[in-house]
Amino acid sequence: MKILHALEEITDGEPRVFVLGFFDGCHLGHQAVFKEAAKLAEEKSAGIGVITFYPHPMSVLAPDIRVSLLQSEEEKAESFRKAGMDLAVFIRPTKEFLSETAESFLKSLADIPGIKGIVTGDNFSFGKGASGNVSSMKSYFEGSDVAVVTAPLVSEGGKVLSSTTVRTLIEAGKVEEAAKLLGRNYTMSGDVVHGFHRGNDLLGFPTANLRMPDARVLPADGVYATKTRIEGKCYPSVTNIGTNPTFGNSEKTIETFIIDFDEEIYGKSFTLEWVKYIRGEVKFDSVDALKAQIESDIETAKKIFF
Ligand SMILES: Cc1cc2nc3c(=O)[nH]c(=O)nc-3n(C[C@H](O)[C@H](O)[C@H](O)COP(=O)(O)O)c2cc1C
Ligand SMILES: Nc1ncnc2c1ncn2[C@@H]1O[C@H](COP(=O)(O)OP(=O)(O)OP(=O)(O)O)[C@@H](O)[C@H]1O
Repeated sequence: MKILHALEEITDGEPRVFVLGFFDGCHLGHQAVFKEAAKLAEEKSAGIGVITFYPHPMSVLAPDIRVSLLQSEEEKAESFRKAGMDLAVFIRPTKEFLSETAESFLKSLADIPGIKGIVTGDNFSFGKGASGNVSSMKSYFEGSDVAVVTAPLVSEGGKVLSSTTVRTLIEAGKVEEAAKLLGRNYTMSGDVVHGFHRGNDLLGFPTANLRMPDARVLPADGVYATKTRIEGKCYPSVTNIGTNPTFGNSEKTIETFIIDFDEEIYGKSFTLEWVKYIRGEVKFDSVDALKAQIESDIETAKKIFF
């Protein structure tokens, strides 16, 4: 899949239909848009491309607001690749770009060499003040050979599924419910970094500390059954996210005990899948009490996996 950063960089003239949106998380609603695009692409004998942004436009419009996301740019690109796309345009939003009128954005789309269609969800809006919508887009392209198709909105429990809903569930520790809406477990990737070395030396449970990812949605503090993917293999594991109140750390960490695993992995990169919340983080009176609880957490995780 080719990656570009501005609409003007699309010059190959390949016939393509484009999906439009931010697509944070590539949840089931977004996947419905991808499926609709695959159908239209087949009818038009065209490829599929995506026009999206990175970073989130809100971080440009209101730099003081911290925007936490469900996927890094690389993870999102991987989801697009899996959906069969051959081009992803990650526009780098600027204040000027975001203040463009809806009409001017439509003109930029019409000017893309080879464009055969546009697919969005029914609730897609665009342009300054989000003044453009699906019906203004349909009117603009009427009579041209660019088809505008919308995917019906996917709902869950009577509510339209959105990235915002998934973020809220994860922040509340409800990673299982989030997984149902994402169609996969919530994941995070990064390197194994050094912690305080208490895990192995003091507790007898070595933990792989994940480098704290930048601008990502974090599950609520607590202990979770997780899966750890490292060098092509997947292991059951148990993860603590929080400040280790027993030791009074000042910074939040994400540390994982991988079950039945004994390898040196400092500096290696791994992917964590958040499967199920087990319990909240507790301040224990003694190291022995914490050790006993970690043993019990491992047994709970084993019951979930085996
Ligand atoms: C499964 C699991 C559960 C944990 N639960 C708690 C907890 O409830 N309270 C706490 O203070 N620390 C908890 N910890 C974190 C330990 O305090 C931590 O592993 C230890 O301080 C080692 O940290 P280090 O990797 O920085 O050396 C837990 C760790 C694991 C692996
Ligand atoms: N539930 C859904 N069903 C079908 N299409 C959707 C759904 N949610 C979003 N889309 C479409 O997917 C594209 C990306 O939308 P967007 O990134 O705004 O998603 P969102 O989940 O609504 O995010 P947020 O919660 O941040 O507003 C748009 O074309 C949008 O219309």
